[in-house]
Amino acid sequence: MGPMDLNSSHVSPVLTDSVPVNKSRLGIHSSLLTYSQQDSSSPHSAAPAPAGKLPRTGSRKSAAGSIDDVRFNGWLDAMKASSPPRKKLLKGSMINALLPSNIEYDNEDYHILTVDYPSALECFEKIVERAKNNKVAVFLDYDGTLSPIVDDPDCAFMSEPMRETVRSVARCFPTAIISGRSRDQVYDLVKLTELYYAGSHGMDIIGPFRHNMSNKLPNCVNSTDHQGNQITLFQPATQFLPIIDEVFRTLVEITKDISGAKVENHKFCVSVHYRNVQENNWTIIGQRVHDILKKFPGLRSTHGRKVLEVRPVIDWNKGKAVEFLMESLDLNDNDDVLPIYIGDDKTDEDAFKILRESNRGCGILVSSVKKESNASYSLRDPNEVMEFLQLLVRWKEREETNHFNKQIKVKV
Ligand SMILES: O=P(O)(O)OC[C@H]1O[C@H](O[C@H]2O[C@H](CO)[C@@H](O)[C@H](O)[C@H]2O)[C@H](O)[C@@H](O)[C@@H]1O
Repeated sequence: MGPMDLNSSHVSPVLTDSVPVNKSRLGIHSSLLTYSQQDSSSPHSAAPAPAGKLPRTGSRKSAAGSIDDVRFNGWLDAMKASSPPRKKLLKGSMINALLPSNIEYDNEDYHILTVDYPSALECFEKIVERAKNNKVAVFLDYDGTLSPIVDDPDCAFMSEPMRETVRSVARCFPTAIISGRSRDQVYDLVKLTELYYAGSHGMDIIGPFRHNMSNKLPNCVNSTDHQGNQITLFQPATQFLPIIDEVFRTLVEITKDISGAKVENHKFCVSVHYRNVQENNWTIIGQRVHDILKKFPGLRSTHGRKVLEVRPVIDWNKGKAVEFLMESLDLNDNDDVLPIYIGDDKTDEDAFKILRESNRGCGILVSSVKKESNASYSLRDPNEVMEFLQLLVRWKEREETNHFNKQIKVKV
């Protein structure tokens, strides 16, 4: 895999937003649409209610007469369940060197998780046994996987040892990071040219050049990056850019009176953070996002770790991004290759599911507490992710040395 310079300020600017407009609705190939697109051209902004009160737009009954309140339709429960409770993160006695400010884990909770999702460290040999001819492809989530979860999303830095580990992994195996952040932002945090990046939950991918990809998928263009490497750019939601911009501005406006709320524009999706919002205001933030989305029928919301993610309603997710990258890496028809996906979030479940359903590959959930997952194994935290990745590198080196020694013996 040739090194690539993926920061779009270095990649030809033509690449970023130049995907040809397809004639289907919203320019999205109809095979990617999962819903009946309504007119989303004139969204109105909802007047924010003062913090502490529900906005008027958040009526409890919708026109259809169903309860339309985040407290009753499951949003609030999902918002509450979206990250381990803070007190749990703070108890125990083991200080994890990689994590900031003495964040510690409860061993008993992790032990319960390993009943269903055994430790990938303990099962390492079993996992790599499935990689014939030592072929592996590595897919990594960023937040909570390569960097610890911190209060300020702008400070979710990766440690230097982790960066060096990911660099070594990318030198041994095709490696990609698939993040909910924008591609540029995750590149700026990772700063490695040896791997591939998919931002906006896989809706913005730069993969290796493969000449027939644009025939297989619309919204896929072949080009060259700043360093002259041929690449494939895939952005299946380009036509949503104006709506995403509009919803971003609206969300900033309607959350500005909620202390601690933070809205991030990730180009093809928007994150509304409530980690630093007082819990008694979560209903308000959830209700406002919920109400706004009624005015943007082309968008939907998913829950991440103390974050609501607003994104286009297209049939594309991190799982599809894994399939796309496997295809562009020319690994899809190669049963020898073991794809390994490591992630901590609900959005990573789409990738775990793809691997589970295809009966191929290995999903590893990063969690210190019990969760339902489509993954097969678990790692407790980014520290263990680093340990696992280092084992992979050492295994590859060992296997190559063995192979080399065998060849020498045969020649002698
Ligand atoms: O797919 P990912 O790479 O895991 O990105 C998912 C979201 O990650 C970031 O938010 C999360 O991490 C923050 C920093 O640790 C934390 O403060 C926040 O509560 C988490 O939800 C990122 O800021 C989001 O935009 C991503 O969607």
